[in-house]
Amino acid sequence: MEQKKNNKNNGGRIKEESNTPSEVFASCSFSSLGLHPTLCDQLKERMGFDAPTLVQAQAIPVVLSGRHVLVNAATGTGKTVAYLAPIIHLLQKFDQRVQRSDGTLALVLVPTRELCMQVHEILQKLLHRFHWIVPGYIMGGENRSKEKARLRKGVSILVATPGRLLDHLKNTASFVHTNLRWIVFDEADRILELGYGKDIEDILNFLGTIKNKDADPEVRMQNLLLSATLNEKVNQLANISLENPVTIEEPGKLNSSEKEYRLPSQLVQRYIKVPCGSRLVVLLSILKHLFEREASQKVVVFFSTCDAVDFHYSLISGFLWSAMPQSEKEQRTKFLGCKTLRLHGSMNPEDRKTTFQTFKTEKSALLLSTDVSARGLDIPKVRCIIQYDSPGEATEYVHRVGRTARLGEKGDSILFLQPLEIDYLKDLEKHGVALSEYPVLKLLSSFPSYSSKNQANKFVSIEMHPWLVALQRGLESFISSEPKVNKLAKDAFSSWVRAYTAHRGELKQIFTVKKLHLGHVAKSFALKDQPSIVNKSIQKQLKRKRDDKQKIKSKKRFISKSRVVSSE
Ligand SMILES: Nc1ncnc2c1ncn2[C@@H]1O[C@H](COP(=O)(O)OP(=O)(O)OP(=O)(O)O)[C@@H](O)[C@H]1O
Repeated sequence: MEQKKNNKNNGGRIKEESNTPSEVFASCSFSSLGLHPTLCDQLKERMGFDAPTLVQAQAIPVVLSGRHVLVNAATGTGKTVAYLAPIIHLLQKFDQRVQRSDGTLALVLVPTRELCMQVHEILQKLLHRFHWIVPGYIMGGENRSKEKARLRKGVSILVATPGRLLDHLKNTASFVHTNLRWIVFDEADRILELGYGKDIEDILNFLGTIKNKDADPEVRMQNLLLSATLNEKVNQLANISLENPVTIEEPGKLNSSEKEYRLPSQLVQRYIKVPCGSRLVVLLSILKHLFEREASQKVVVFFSTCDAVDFHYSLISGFLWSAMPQSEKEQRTKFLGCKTLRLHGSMNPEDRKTTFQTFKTEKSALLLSTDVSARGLDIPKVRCIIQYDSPGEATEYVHRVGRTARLGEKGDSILFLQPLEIDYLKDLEKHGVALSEYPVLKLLSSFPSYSSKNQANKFVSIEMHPWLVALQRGLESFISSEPKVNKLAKDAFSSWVRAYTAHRGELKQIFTVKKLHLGHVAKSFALKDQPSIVNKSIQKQLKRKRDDKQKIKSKKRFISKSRVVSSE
């Protein structure tokens, strides 16, 4: 019922609970698309892919034809294989077998380290029986000299993050790229959003002309650009890097208002309206509910800053709780029993790698992350995405929720909004993304010791719910007794407020630091008192808020005084 309701809200279209295979997979085979039989065997035997996805069925023949391609399709629709498989096919077909001394023939540019490793892993599997085509990767944070050695030996298909690639283009003389034939921009919009625009320009300049219409078709460059979202910057990149491209979009799923934003149709999207001071306790309650309802599942929670990830990670790892508050003898246990992991850009590269691999292989786990996980990461069986801190741009929303409901599987997403941020829903609606409300009070009544009829009838708001009040008290006393976590809470508070001021454009009208009650923000970090704010610009904004209030007060005083005077 809930599902149907949500679907109705979803842009006015009624959708099925999950995609049927025919909405995800094409009715043809990989071999009918023209791929080499050995590659088709690899896809089936090593990867378990029986049939191509709709996007693969459209893209593979076009890539095989040598045309430049722009793919705009929803998250989790199999875009990676859509470009890797045909490139491998074309490489194995070279008259003269590819050799290491040929250097790099295909280059795949990706925005993050995690995506780099993920694409490389798929590449390794696909190349298993084409041992003469060598896969490799280079990315920020890795050992440069080891990378240099690998490039010197020769890497046929190279997966790279832009900054590190540019570094090697400038400094590694033995890096052969004169035979380059393919450049793939995977998650192109994210590459640009992360500020790699200039690097990309430099890379394209280093690698020579891209639009070489007159070149011999046998040696012509073929570039591919893939993204689940399109925007002005991506279009610009497409203009400079693609020549007369074929555009591939998922067929027949979305109306024109959703043209830019493509979401899996079976995804259940909800928002939860929570007053600022109750955010933390509601988050923990939802997590507890999710993992108790279904012990084996994976959930990702997105935060706006690294500090927030660290704080919530320490809190969840250390917080003990007794289910029966009345009984003092009751043994306290971990509030959340699930395995908890964290991932953000300030962690060292090795830890990031381990976390990513662990979360991939675990059957049940909770990942606390910044947007470093939002793009392109393919983690099997993620059931729910919680956006605890708002994503900002609608594009980011789309990518975050895209970590679930992949390839026709079920998935839920929950977006946290404070009452004063509720207009954000209108911003999402402009892009054809519509959410229904999460029944928070129903959820709270599922905590038995706090939902006796008498108690439940007494409270009127979320803030006063006995379960949440008790939980908040427990968290605050935990924080005040743990100096390390207390420090993390204070740091997280400050960086959260800083991040809140960083919203851009129209979103600044919705996420306004001036409207925040900082005491309530502190409460959402389980702090009893509000830490002082160091950042000058925030202080200025808050001072302005105080001044405005002061002005209003004195105006009122003046008016009431003059009324008294006039009535006298
Ligand atoms: N033909 C297929 N049959 C079965 N599974 C497939 C097929 N193609 C891809 N997959 C699987 O589907 C999942 C999503 O693929 P992939 O990561 O390439 O999607 P994507 O469109 O690039 O997503 P994103 O936009 O989030 O990067 C992966 O787990 C992949 O192994």
